[in-house]
Amino acid sequence: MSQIIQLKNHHLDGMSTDFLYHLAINVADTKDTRDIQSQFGDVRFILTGGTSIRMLQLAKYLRKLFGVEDTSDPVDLCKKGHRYAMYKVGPVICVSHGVGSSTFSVVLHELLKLVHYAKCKDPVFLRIGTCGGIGVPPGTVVVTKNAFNGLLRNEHEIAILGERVVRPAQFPESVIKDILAYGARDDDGFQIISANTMGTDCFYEGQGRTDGAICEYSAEDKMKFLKKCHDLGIRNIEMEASMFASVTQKIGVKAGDICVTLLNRLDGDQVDSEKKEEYEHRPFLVLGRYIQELLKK
Ligand SMILES: O=P(O)(O)O[C@H]1O[C@H](CO)[C@@H](O)[C@H]1O
Ligand SMILES: O=c1cc[nH]c(=O)[nH]1
Repeated sequence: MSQIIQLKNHHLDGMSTDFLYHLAINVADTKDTRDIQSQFGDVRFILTGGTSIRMLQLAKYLRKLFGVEDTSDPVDLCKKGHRYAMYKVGPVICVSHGVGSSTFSVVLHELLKLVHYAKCKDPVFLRIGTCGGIGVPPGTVVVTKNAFNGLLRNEHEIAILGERVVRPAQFPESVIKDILAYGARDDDGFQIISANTMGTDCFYEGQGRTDGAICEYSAEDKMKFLKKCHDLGIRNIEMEASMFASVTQKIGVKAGDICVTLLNRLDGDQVDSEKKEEYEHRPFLVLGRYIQELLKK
């Protein structure tokens, strides 16, 4: 049976209107959301990623894949909010989330409320990102199993009302299995693996880089840290996985994190942007196939 997501906030029951501020979407009547349903009720996949240009390219890619004959540029539905970009292609929305958990969590709360008000059936939230690899060749696509935070714990930690709140951070196995089964192809010319991911709050010191503005550890300390990550089954480092896994797990909505490695961190810290565009396109192929397969069901 199809499920509409249930939010975990009883205070919302007492609100007659709800302005999704950063998305610039107004829910004028929370008890009668027919207008929101007519705009977003068909959404099955919420695709997110750091940059607005990647999300625009993804929307254009999906248009082609779905055979949509529209040559105009996709419209940014959140333009008025001046924060995030959102493009809709049939049952898919592509939404940018910025760098790191703090900007992503803001838009994630609002997207969860949006699909709730729109009564979307069985929505799947996916992040299509870039990352640093650990011991895998650049250009590898990693589908996250367990999400670790920067303290090397498989959990997400957040300060709420001045207290430290810790929540689990795992992605559903069924989503990982389907992404690998439908999305991977032997002849793509790149590797796709499922592994643990570390989501840090800092790109530089948090990821053990020695090329930030501050660094108080040695190159040996850094390598020791990366090897420790590797021993925990962590094969990639990005900045959202633990928050994303924990929020979606708490709500009980399906989610997955699919990232392409831009470099192997065992070989260095600097990101060489030469192949970035080619690499960024790889998760599009994987996701496109996964979505097409699920839409057949
Ligand atoms: O490419 P995106 O999706 O932004 O993801 C990665 O890139 C950013 C850092 O450069 C972080 O947000 C990290 O998670
Ligand atoms: O090393 C990297 C590359 C991309 N994004 C990250 O967070 N880290």
